[in-house]
Amino acid sequence: MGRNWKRNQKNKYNRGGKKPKPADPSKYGEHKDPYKLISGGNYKLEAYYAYQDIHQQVFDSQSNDFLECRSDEQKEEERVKWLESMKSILPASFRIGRDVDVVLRDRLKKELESYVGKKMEIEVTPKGGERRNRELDLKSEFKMIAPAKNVTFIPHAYQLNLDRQTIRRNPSLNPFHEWLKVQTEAGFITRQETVSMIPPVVLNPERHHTVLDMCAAPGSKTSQLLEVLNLPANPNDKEPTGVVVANDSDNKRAYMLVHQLRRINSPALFVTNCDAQFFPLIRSKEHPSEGAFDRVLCDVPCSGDGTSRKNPGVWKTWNALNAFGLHALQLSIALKGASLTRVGGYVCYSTCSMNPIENESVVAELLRASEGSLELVDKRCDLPGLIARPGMSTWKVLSEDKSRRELKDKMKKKNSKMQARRREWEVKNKKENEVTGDSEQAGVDNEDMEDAEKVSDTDGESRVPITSAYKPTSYDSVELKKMAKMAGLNEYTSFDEVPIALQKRIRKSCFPPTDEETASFNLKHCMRILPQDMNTGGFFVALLKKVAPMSSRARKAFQQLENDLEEKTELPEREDGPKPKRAKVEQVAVANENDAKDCQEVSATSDCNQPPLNSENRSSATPGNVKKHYLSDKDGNKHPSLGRDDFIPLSKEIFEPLKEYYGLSSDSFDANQYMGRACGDSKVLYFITKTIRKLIDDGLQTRLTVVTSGVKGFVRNNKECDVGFRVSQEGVHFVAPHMTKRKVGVDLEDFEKCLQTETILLETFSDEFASEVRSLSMGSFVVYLNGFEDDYIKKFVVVMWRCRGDAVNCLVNKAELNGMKSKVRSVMGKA
Ligand SMILES: C[S@@+](CC[C@H](N)C(=O)[O-])C[C@H]1O[C@@H](n2cnc3c(N)ncnc32)[C@H](O)[C@@H]1O
Repeated sequence: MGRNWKRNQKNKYNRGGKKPKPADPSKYGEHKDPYKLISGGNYKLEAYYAYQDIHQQVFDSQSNDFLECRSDEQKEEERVKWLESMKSILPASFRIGRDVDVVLRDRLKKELESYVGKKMEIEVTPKGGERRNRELDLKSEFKMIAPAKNVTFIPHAYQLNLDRQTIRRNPSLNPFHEWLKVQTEAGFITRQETVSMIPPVVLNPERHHTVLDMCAAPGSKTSQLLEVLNLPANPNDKEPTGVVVANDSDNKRAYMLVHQLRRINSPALFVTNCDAQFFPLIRSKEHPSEGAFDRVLCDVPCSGDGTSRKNPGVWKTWNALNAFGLHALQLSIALKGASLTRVGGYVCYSTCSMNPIENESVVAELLRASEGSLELVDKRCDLPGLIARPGMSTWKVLSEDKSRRELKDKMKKKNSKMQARRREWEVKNKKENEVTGDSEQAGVDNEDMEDAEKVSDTDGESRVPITSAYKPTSYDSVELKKMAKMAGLNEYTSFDEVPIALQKRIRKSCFPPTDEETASFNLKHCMRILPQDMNTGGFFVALLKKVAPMSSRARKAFQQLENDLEEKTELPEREDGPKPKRAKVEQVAVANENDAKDCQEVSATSDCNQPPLNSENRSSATPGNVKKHYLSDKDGNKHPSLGRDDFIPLSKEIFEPLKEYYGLSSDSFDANQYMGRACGDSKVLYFITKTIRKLIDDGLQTRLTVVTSGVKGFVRNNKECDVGFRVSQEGVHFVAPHMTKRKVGVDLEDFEKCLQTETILLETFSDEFASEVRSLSMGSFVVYLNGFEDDYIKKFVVVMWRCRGDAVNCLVNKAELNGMKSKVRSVMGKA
């Protein structure tokens, strides 16, 4: 009762029951101003990176290469550039989908050009609200904004010179913001950080490939991969052939991913929910000891210190110990990713951290354990215009004076207020983000809390003033070490120096390679992107090719490491972002696949930190020896729909009436590509690619939780009709080519008339179309634009409903209708 009373009082005040105290401008000291999170810097972080020598190189635009700095002044200049960039707000970026029709894409590019293609002047009001600005006497300023830039190394990507919040709030940018929203909703545009677009481009999947995205949520990289796989390999192809398995251990984020990817409408999507390090081995036919995936992406959880430009909490919470906990988790995910890759395939490892403990040391250990089966690949020449520093071949292992517990307590205390503000902000922005589809680091982004006075632009006109105290007196390593020590950072030069009590955390693999290893590893092929180089976030990417099957010694080394890490992995701390966590697991025994309907919980052994199934017994599970784990979220809530229902084949009784009603061709229609969910009555018949069907038949579902797969082909009718299911708009492009009944081809005029949310009278259409529809019984039917019947990329097919009276309804949602109208205008050359 007490809690409710308090809540009511709080709500009362929120509703205006009590007038809030006016803000005291004198209290807006440097550290008290909630909008000045990034003005102060972080001595420890800066000392750490200066001692890691990240300011030693300078980009030389003439040779297009990085050169060693010649003097301390040059190093200091580099450091200041880095710091200024780290503290300025990140410019927004987006890309037009690879699977968007060429004509439409050109039109979108022209429209973009008209909005932000020229230098423009905008009025910028300081962030933080009118009241605060009045009290602090902060005035609006006029700013010159440079034109949007084409990102040369990412197909159809653009980097703006405006941050997201300015785009959202500045009245003069309203038309552009609206345009961005509509195109995003229609699925033509994805708003994503520039550097985050690199890993899928580097992986370069082909259309028929089997791809695994191990840590996929919220799905911006998955969408890039799917877009490539969505394209037909041959002009006559009626559907994609490959698969993207998108996995994430956090079920809420896995759902977010499903939501984000729905707009791509791809039957090649397979979403799973398990700890990536326990992902079951899917064996290749040629080399049964190796994995079968053509491409694997390990975009692992990390400290995110490269994201300070949109997540300024990093400045407050950063500590050197976090990286060690993350290193173990990252390494175990990377090891699993490498095992799952086929010989000749590629695995990409990426983080949004600049820390070598999370980056090069993980890659070095992978190379060490693989004994020549993996090789680093340099992709720079395939990415024109990319400015990426070489990977480090040596680094320092720096730990903290304070214990992890002490750091954690301090951090918690410092951040409780920030967390409260953040939650408030998240609730407020959730809806908007959903609409804009701005998925990158969703839930982590913190723009509203960023510095109130600055807006980013590439000309660097408005950087946050640097007020942090760290400034090396010289770049001599003794001096840098001394300053790092002053920040509480201790260096261990070898593993033997690490106290036994800390050896669980600071692993041997954290240390740099020997000279001999350095010569063979080629760590320079890794790509380090620092924020100042291209006005982006900080990022790390490494591409490895599996050049040969692993030797039995290497396999043993991998297994040993996996077991070792499983025991030792500590969950990392991250106060300002989603905490990577182990999934809670419940074991459910299922007699066999056919009995899945009667699935019955047998035990509920849920221990958050100790998954009961280890990598060994998970991967050895077979359809006859089914062990299934269900996940619940961190609060212990079970999600009844999440993964409880396996995908199962559909009975003849379901398909026979559909075949008859829609005239599904027995020559081309493959009922095996449709599946329902096991328990209860199937409300949806999902359409999947043949490759996914094979994964299911091979028993993958018995080894992990499947969140969803493919697209909805048919959905249960809730209106009166002769047949139980109507065609779903989500998958109509894959169903329509096989329909011989209830399908009408129309000209452009009639097609455009169909694109309405209201009921449409048949008399408004051409006589030909109206009479064809009048001959149909009540129920769903399909309308396609003549000439585009089989084109699943342009998607000029809509699901309609023949009503009881002389009318029809279009069963397409408003966002999709808008997209379709825009496409019609472009592709048909209409203004
Ligand atoms: C850097 S984010 C991935 C971003 C994503 N690739 C994208 O581009 O949208 C890391 C993700 O890893 C997930 N994660 C954390 N621990 C994991 C684990 N053990 N296995 C799989 N996913 C994990 C987190 O839930 C988070 O969604």
